[in-house]
Amino acid sequence: MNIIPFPERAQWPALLARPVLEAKDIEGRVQPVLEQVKNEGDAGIKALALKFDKIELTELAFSEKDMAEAGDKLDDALKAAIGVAYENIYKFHKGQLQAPEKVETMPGVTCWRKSVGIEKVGIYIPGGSAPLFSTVLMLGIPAQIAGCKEVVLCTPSDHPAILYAAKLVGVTKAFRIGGAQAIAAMAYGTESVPKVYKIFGPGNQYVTTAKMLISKEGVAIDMPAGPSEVAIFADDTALPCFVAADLLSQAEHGADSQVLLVSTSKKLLGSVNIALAEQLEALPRKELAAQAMANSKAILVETEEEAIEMLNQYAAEHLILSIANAEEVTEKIFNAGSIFLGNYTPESCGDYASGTNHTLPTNGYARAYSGVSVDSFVKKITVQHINEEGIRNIGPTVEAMAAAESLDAHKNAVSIRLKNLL
Ligand SMILES: NC(=O)c1ccc[n+]([C@@H]2O[C@H](COP(=O)([O-])OP(=O)(O)OC[C@H]3O[C@@H](n4cnc5c(N)ncnc54)[C@H](O)[C@@H]3O)[C@@H](O)[C@H]2O)c1
Ligand SMILES: N[C@H](CO)Cc1c[nH]c[nH+]1
Ligand SMILES: [Zn+2]
Repeated sequence: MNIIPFPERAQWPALLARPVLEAKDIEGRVQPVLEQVKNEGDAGIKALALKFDKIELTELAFSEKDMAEAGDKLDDALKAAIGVAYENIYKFHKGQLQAPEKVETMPGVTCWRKSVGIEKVGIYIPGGSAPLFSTVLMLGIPAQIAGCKEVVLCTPSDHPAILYAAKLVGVTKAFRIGGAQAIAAMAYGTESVPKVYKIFGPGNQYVTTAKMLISKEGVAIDMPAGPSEVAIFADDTALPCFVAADLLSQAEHGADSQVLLVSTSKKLLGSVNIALAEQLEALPRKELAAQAMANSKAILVETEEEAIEMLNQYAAEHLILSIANAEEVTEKIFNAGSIFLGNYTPESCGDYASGTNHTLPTNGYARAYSGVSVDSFVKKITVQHINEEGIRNIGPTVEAMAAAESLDAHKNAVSIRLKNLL
């Protein structure tokens, strides 16, 4: 990694910039894909699968039989691992479902919010360069807990673990469709793919841009969850080989992934570089990881405060704090998708099985967005009930405000009740 010593603050924005394609350029490539699916439906999807995925699809949907038999193609050890991950993710997400709390704002006036699962949701499971069946658990489990009635899955991969996990989380329909065309299919609906109300899931820059574009057309999305990234803040208590392994774990996702290492220790940065060279050589995906590493930076800073300021400015999808006072520093982090503390918390555990969700905002969106949770799959509907005592108490307030806004019909809706109290 290129070590950058003590950069001036003015250099930070350029240093921390992600290696993303120009928005205009990628939108120009994705918009025609969306239009083709909108205009041509299933036939358009098949043509795009041939063009981008080099596959000739006769059927878009996976059959009941495909889903039912997927488990037979997996070994027992993998099924057991998926079972453990399922339990942990379910446990962590179950606690997020809040029971409604009734609040009496004044005597006789009661308000509350009820959570309702979004009826029809679409989940995108990446499968271009690796079949991310773990993402099925990350999206399907909160959908299951939220009580979503229809869960449509699209993925470019036909890996049996994706179908096995889909059955486990109760996916209602699954399709072999990838890329921007999958997002368009779920947004507009086609002869075979049902139209949904909200689309979830990570993906490459085409998938993420498609989600952003369809969100302007009235279909909700979870968030921009594009190419993976990790930032690590490490001091001399960190083990260089652990730090290198964590950096490579996200670099191997793709050439457009980015990893960042920040430290106050020059010695640590040098040792991580040695470990990186050794570990990279042994990776089957070393070409992809090496391309991502070429975009990545190791930054030497003067103080812990400076490191924290830089990390908050970067707003990483994943932030690893491999430092002696990790918990204390966590309190000072206000921009990150998910934080991992200490030497024995590799980010991979969050990717697969510790319980937290791995669908997280990238490209600096962690400044304003949270990762996926049960909340993402529910709407909150407010409910209120006012009794006779309540209308007596609140009525004059509403009458006064409505009169001042010159909205007499609003005022009358209260006055007529006050005059007719039993
Ligand atoms: N942020 C998160 O929460 C998170 C989680 C998991 C994965 N990810 C990211 O998801 C991404 C997965 O990417 P992937 O590519 O492996 O799979 P993908 O499923 O996202 O994309 C593959 C699809 O892209 C389309 N495509 C490929 N080249 C194209 C082109 N030139 N023009 C138009 N469409 C094209 C194809 O149709 C293909 O099916 C990675 O970048 C990974 O880092 C992010
Ligand atoms: N690191 C990815 C989120 O950025 C999630 C993932 C799935 N499988 C492996 N990793
Ligand atoms: Zn990962």
